[in-house]
Amino acid sequence: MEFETLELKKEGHLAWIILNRPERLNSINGKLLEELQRALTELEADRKVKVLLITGKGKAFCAGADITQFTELNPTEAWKFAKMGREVMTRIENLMKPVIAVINGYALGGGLELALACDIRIASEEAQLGLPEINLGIFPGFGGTQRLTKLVGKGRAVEIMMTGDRIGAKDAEKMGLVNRVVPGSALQEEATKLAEKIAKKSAVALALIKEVVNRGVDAPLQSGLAMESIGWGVAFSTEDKQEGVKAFLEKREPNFKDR
Ligand SMILES: CC(C)(COP(=O)(O)OP(=O)(O)OC[C@H]1O[C@@H](n2cnc3c(N)ncnc32)[C@H](O)[C@@H]1OP(=O)(O)O)[C@@H](O)C(=O)NCCC(=O)NCCSC(=O)CCO
Repeated sequence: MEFETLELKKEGHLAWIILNRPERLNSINGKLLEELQRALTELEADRKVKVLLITGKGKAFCAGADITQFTELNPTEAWKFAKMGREVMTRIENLMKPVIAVINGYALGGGLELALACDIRIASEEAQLGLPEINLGIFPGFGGTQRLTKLVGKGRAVEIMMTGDRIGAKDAEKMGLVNRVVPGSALQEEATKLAEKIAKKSAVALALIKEVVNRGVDAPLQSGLAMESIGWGVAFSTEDKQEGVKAFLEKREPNFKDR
């Protein structure tokens, strides 16, 4: 499948989406959103792909929405663009496979919102994160107001949104905004190692973790706990559960078949 604004690479059980507009710091225009949708449709259907990694080409992960488009958008078109952005981020969040944001540089505005829609964030020491939309007289429109608040708490989130300040990777790690920080030269290798470790697990159990955690975050505790019990029952219906338990009892590594 041909793409203009991103690259889609598959390596064994891993797939990489590499945002590919380095001259514009991988900023997000309508074409990129449309191509992300197409790439996600392909990856969803590919049973061999167990973990998706998203990164950017050049010095940025993604510098947010393409600001050069903003002069042309009337309010209705702006609403439509934000809706398209929201739908892509939500689709990544709901993808039935783990998604890792590999933050190689700037992750600003819609770029940070993209990273927030991923399950795990790993950043290079040089990465800078933030929601600078306030400096444009607007505010985050691809889910940042909600997802950042849930991840780091209201006090920290509103400060980030209201100042528009950029946060270094180490500070982002301290507040739980990224899972871990590694030297830039080791980023790809570390992200691959993490993805390969996860790819060895049962795809069904991984999808169940995503579903129960994501639905539970929005639900009252007792409802989340009930979803967990039901999902646990579903996990017991799989061949992978038979294999996992058998492998433990036979003191060997499990060989999951993702069913
Ligand atoms: C990311 C910054 C801090 C990088 O600064 P610097 O390293 O100095 O690089 P620049 O010369 O500024 O950038 C190179 C080139 O890319 C263009 N560009 C950068 N960001 C964008 C963008 N978001 N949209 C369009 N184009 C962008 C920049 O204009 C340069 O192009 P030239 O033709 O060479 O001039 C810095 O670039 C920065 O602050 N960017 C804006 C970040 C931002 O405000 N993001 C929020 C966007 S709104 C949004 O995301 C809505 C969704 O919630």
